Amino acid sequence: MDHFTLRDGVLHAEDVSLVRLAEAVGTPAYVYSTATIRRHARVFADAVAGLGRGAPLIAFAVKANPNVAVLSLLAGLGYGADVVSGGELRRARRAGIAPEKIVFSGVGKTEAEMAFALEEGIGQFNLESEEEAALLSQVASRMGRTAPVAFRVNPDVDAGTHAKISTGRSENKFGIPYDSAPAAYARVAALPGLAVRGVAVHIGSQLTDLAPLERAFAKIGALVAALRADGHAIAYADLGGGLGVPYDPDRPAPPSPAAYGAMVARVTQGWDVQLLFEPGRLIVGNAGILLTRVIRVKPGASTPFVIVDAGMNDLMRPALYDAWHAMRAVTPRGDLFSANIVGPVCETGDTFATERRMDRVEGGDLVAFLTAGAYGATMASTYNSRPLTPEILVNGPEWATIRARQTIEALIDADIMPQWTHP
Ligand SMILES: Cc1ncc(COP(=O)(O)O)c(C=O)c1O
Ligand SMILES: N[C@@H](CCCC[NH3+])C(=O)O
Repeated sequence: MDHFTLRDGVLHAEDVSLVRLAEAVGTPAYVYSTATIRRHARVFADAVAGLGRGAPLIAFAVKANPNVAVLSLLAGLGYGADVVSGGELRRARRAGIAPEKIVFSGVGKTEAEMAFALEEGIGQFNLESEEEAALLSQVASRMGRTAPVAFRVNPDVDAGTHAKISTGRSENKFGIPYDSAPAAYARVAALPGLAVRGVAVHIGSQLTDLAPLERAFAKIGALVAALRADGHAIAYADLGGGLGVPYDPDRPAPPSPAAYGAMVARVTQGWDVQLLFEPGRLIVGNAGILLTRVIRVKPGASTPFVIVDAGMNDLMRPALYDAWHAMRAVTPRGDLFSANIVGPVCETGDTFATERRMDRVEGGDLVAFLTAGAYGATMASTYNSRPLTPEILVNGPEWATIRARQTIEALIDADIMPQWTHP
């Protein structure tokens, strides 16, 4: 969080005072640091530079932060995109990401999404079932196109992360079973309109240990060799994303990108493929905060409630995964207290932290939830008729609104009173 620092007693995003920003744009608001995004993108690129055949393709996992301004920033640094819907593909293209740098993942690609991605000429479809391969073959043949494909293989490795974001166990919906991969490749290679070019794997998110990744990659290495022996031209291996970021300063930090790069170098030695990576959280997680204001502090049975103007609809991670987000007062008063930090939404799950030792705050104070740049704004909803939160990008002394505050009028106007059609 080195671009979010206390200066003269006020938390700043780069050179911009968060007090001034809150006055200008109101709260709650997501605030991102350009410098942090750039730095993380470079650190990851440096960590994997030189690995594999040719330069690796780093396809940012758009789901982590799909704001077009953020994607444009990454496009300028040479990043591609990992998309999981036609909507994300449109965002990546709008941000100027070249189609050949786009990978399409996800278990539920529809026929329309496949046709759109083929029209755009994306670099790779990561197929997650033979059923999907059959449909893509039909769509591509009909359009007179050839779809470059890889199978996402499920290595049945426990990523050791939260069950709701683990993707590489056999019971998870993702990928094709490892043991049946050679037979699946053989069948798919015979289908028209598909060009088999690689393998893909992604075992989960917020991984704090490299060992499961290394086990998964080793299995993929063995599969690459087996597929080549079967005559497939495997030229690409997509190693997914998943490297965790530090949320809680009191917990051991996840492995560094450099340690991850060294592990990948070791395990992929001799594969002779171009490598693809799909980092999301690592690039943007610590580049964003959620700026919110304390509405009031309410006494509790034993612990006071700090009620802030951001709710679970703005930042879902604590309610969904019991995720831990550090919280800081924007203008710390210098002492601490213990509190439950909650939002205004009418659910007990609208709780950001319980029994949290935190900066003492009072009604009207500004606070920031840290590490909110990934899976924050993008997972927001309008539950309780709370308009979507604006997003602000800071760049040195400057800032820009990159998503305007939604008005309640716009939210209501999106509803349509029925105009019944008669049979
Ligand atoms: C296919 C795929 N690639 C990449 C990612 C990005 O993961 P992370 O943000 O943990 O790097 C995800 C999310 O878990 C994913 O499902
Ligand atoms: N949304 C999750 C991560 C899921 C990653 C997508 N496969 C989170 O906030 O941690």
